[in-house]
Amino acid sequence: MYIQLKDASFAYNTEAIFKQLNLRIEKNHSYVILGKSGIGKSTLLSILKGLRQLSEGTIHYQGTNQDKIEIVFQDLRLFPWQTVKQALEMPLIIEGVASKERRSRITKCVEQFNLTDLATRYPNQLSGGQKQRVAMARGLVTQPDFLLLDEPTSSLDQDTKEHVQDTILQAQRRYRNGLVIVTHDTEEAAYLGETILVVESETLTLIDNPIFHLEKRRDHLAFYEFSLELKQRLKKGDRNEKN
Ligand SMILES: Nc1ncnc2c1ncn2[C@@H]1O[C@H](COP(=O)(O)OP(=O)(O)OP(=O)(O)O)[C@@H](O)[C@H]1O
Repeated sequence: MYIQLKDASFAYNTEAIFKQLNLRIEKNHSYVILGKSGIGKSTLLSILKGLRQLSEGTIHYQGTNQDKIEIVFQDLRLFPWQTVKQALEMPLIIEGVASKERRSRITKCVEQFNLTDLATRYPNQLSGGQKQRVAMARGLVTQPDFLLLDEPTSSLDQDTKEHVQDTILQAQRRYRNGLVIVTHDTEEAAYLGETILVVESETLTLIDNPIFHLEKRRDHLAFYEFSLELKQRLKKGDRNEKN
């Protein structure tokens, strides 16, 4: 099961964002799209979900389709009038899931995302990290094949950020969905991505993460060395562009 881009190009009017991309996103694997601000990371995420049309090339969904791909936008899009439980129930109602099955999936999902005590709260009664967990739980409650997350931790402090990152990986292991995360944070990329897609002007380079399978990798020097390597790579890209 995969999403495949072949010779894919995309432009906003005359501004080329990607040219001739070839990329396959597999299920049960995590990818991070890493790059500096404004380079086209969110655009690539919306292309994968099929929200933006390519100017050239093709996108192919093998064994899946657009409805089985969930995207969590940076602004989360939680409705102020919905409690946590109602937010999780809405996509299930839209999908036509029967009420008994809805209750069982919501109960499991709130437990997994540690939201049980918050189930009757509204968004304005939640912290930033809690809102992020609700948005991810709402994304996963329909059991999609692929979950796409746009900058899931950018507004969080370090401790909350690490907690949300751990929740993301635990959920991915449990649901075995394909995961694509956009970030400009190299430590987040090193922590969350089995494969890192570095976006530079109009191109993409794939890097296999050598430390992804290291247990408790935040305690290892190799993790910080790899993050630094990614950071230097982004800086080098900057210099090349300016020359
Ligand atoms: N709807 C649009 N119409 C025209 N240009 C757009 C549109 N959306 C984004 N852009 C431009 O396309 C480029 C890529 O935007 P995109 O949001 O994909 O970047 P990004 O890497 O996700 O940035 P950030 O990290 O700041 O969110 C930017 O120059 C942006 O101004």
